[in-house]
Amino acid sequence: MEENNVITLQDIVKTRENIKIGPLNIHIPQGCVTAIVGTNGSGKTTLLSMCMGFVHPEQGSITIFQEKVQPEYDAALKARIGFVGEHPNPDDSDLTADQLASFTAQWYPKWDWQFYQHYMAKYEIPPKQKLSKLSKGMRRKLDLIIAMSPQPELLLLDEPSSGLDPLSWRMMIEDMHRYLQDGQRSIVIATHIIEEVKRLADYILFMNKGQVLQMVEKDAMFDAWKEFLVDGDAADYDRIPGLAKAIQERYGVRLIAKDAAQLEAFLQENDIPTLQTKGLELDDILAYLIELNNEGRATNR
Ligand SMILES: Nc1ncnc2c1ncn2[C@@H]1O[C@H](COP(=O)(O)OP(=O)(O)OP(=O)(O)O)[C@@H](O)[C@H]1O
Repeated sequence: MEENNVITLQDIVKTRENIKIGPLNIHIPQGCVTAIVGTNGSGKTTLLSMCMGFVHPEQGSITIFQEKVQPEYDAALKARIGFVGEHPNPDDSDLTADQLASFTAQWYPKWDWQFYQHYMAKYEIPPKQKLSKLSKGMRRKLDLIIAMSPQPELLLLDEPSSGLDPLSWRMMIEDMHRYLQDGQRSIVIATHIIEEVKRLADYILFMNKGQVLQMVEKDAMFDAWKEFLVDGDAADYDRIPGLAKAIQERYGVRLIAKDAAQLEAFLQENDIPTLQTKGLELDDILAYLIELNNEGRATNR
């Protein structure tokens, strides 16, 4: 339903030099974490930049909190959104962390200094050091703290953990969960890190070459995509229900299911014993989705 979506993209098209992104029709639910997962150049950053109004689509509309994103700067809308871009803004490098925070705070009526100071201490970021002197990981952490300090209702994060050490990364995941405890807050996160998707995401938006492959609920997706090892020839299984791909191996056939329940029911009905069953990893699922898409075979989820 429209009112339960924090972001809606309708027929969005953006033409880049080497790729047409869209038409994108996407509904991002409120109160959830949506991970955007896709190959390099699939349009993740462009999508987030269009939501922020930094990049203007040629066609279509974007609605955030039921308000249309306009080409003109909208301070009231921006005050409700925290953003971490793919790269830090180089114009800030002469500022200290505290100066950047003071500057940013002007735009956000709900800026919380206690929150800022608490997290600066927790992540051990020197507040008086020039940003150019911060390590890549420290700068990333600072950008996250600055994005969260205004207590925004929506966080748009473009690969926020790039450069973070494993310990800081764990803390970041915990802090994101804390941020979400409010219940109405939403996060949209572009990421290449499988573990991040597993630990954080409720929904996954798969993208490839400027197109949406699928938007899916994470748990349902991991339930649906499974691998079954059976005896016989791959050709015998080519058209069975729920199948994404049958792969011939020396020791049998690996059936990659995009709808495991359907495929399993078929195997049972036909008395085909399963030698082994296992779940699929996110990167495998993305690869099979791309393959199905290239073959023009629609997925049923
Ligand atoms: N400023 C720009 N001008 C022209 N083309 C651009 C610009 N930024 C991105 N593109 C192109 O738009 C397409 C999508 O790029 P985008 O950065 O949105 O992808 P991405 O999914 O975020 O990639 P990555 O995973 O590598 O960060 C690519 O083909 C890219 O070359």
